[in-house]
Amino acid sequence: MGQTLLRLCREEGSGCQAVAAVARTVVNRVVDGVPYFTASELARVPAFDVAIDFSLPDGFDAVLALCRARGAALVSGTTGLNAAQQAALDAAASAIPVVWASNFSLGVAVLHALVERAAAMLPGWACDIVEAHHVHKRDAPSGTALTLGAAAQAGGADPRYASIRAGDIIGEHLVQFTGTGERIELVHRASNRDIFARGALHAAQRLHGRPPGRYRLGELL
Ligand SMILES: NC(=O)C1=CN([C@@H]2O[C@H](COP(=O)(O)OP(=O)(O)OC[C@H]3O[C@@H](n4cnc5c(N)ncnc54)[C@H](OP(=O)(O)O)[C@@H]3O)[C@@H](O)[C@H]2O)C=CC1
Ligand SMILES: O=C(O)C1=N[C@H](C(=O)O)C[C@H](O)C1
Repeated sequence: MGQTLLRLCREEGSGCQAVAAVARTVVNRVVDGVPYFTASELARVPAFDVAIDFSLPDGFDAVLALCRARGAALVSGTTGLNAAQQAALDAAASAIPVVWASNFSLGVAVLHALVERAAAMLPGWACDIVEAHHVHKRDAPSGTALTLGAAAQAGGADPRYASIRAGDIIGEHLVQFTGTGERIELVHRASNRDIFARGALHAAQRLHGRPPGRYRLGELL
């Protein structure tokens, strides 16, 4: 995701300028004019308006602390965060603008609304969420499956989860409602990671300059 974000930032008319990149391991200090830093070097990161975080739960805390220290906004798409990390996001929102979303695609934002509505209209039906991702994905169920599950719960359903890790699948989420003699399937398939990065860049532009607070992606799209 980091490489995708940097490529999209370089596109003419992106409206964003990457001033630094952060990774666990830094081989080349500067790539395409962007300086790279490790988590232990964050104090040297130049001034920035918004940090966009797609890392792993063990990389998240340092980025959040950096944003608080600099008074900068944070857009995070890192999944698998624990309850303490979500609480830290809430606490940071008193000082800086933040948005966290399990999925930055427009289609999944719409799917959340459809799932809640379907769940509310289908009391007593079984709800199953099946997600499929590439073999490198560490967390399961995916962050998106869990937030779709929360939407189903908000509609009164009691979702069950199944995860598939295979090949280079970008990300697929099926929400299935099963009654007696009939079944509804709501499905989103991502075929390109650019959708997530474009959504995050868009959210960053909309978040910049806002007062401190925890924003929902729907408020920024
Ligand atoms: N919300 C959304 O729309 C989406 C969310 N995601 C989520 O984004 C996250 C990243 O996904 P993906 O890009 O596929 O994962 P990758 O493993 O390919 O990339 C993770 C990046 O984070 C860096 N990183 C990891 N740990 C640390 C650390 N402790 N300190 C500093 N840097 C660190 C890695 O550095 P290095 O390269 O040196 O290891 C790497 O650059 C996952 O949580 C995934 O679920 C993914 C796609 C869409
Ligand atoms: O790790 C991924 O790749 C993805 N992670 C997010 C998630 O956990 O839901 C979003 C997307 O499905 C891709």
